[in-house]
Amino acid sequence: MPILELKNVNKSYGTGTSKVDVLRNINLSVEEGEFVAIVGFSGSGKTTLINMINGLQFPDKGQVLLHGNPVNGPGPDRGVIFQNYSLLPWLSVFKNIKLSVDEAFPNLSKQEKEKHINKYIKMVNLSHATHKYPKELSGGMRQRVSVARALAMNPEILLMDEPLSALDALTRGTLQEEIIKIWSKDKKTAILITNDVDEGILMADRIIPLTPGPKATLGPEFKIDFKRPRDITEINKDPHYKRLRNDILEYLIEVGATRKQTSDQKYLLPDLKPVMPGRVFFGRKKKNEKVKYF
Ligand SMILES: Nc1ncnc2c1ncn2[C@@H]1O[C@H](COP(=O)(O)OP(=O)(O)OP(=O)(O)O)[C@@H](O)[C@H]1O
Repeated sequence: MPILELKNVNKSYGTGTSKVDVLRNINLSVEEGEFVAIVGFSGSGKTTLINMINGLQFPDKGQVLLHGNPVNGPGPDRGVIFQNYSLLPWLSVFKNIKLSVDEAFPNLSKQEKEKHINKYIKMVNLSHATHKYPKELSGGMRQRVSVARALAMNPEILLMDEPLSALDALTRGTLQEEIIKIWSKDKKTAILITNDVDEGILMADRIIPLTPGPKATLGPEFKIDFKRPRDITEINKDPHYKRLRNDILEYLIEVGATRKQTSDQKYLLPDLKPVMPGRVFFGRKKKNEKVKYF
């Protein structure tokens, strides 16, 4: 049985004339230990999707099932790494992580908890910053705390909502490697929401595109079968990578262009070209904003 299933999930916001159908007919089945990346355009409903898996929001129609049972709220079986760190500013690194550990392991002794928390702080190379406050940390360090906090709960499923998108390319690369290392060691099930095709190719077993909204839905999956551990430099040289990357980009460009023609809404999609080597950012271009290439 899959660990996670979404069956014909629909989700809208608002009512009457202001109703927006965000997600339509979402079907997804994830096996235990799989790493799935969902790649989509800005505003297409990626966070809404992850919130429904986490149990913070509920579908209007359809079902989200964990081990075959409907999700009816958040739980320590699902650890989330958000885009914006979401650390409590008045608590130290240690205490931010402790809050989640207290919830996940209420029966551990004080010493056991301390050992457990310090293990995860060490895992993300932050031992020197254990007693620092979020304002004393760089963006990359804060996101590391977020990663440690989610992992310290030892969740069955790791949910990542664009966890690295606010980071510079170097920190992003390092954290990608760290997440992968930890994932392959613990063999957790992982779902990564990203707007970066290359990030998906580096990290996931499957990439599933989310079409632009409204009524966004999941497109055909792309299997990523490069052997692990993956080396980005090696992968970059592989002709299979170039083909795969182009296929995914072409699909996204095509659905983006089709949606632009058929939607009443103005979709300012970036001009995407399958350029190599390099990284392409999928987002909605704001006025005067340059599309980011990594
Ligand atoms: N609580 C809400 N009420 C009304 N509309 C909402 C609400 N939350 C999200 N939306 C709208 O639903 C759509 C999808 O939002 P969501 O945040 O899920 O997209 P996203 O793909 O995660 O966006 P981004 O890439 O910008 O993070 C957007 O048009 C957004 O404005």
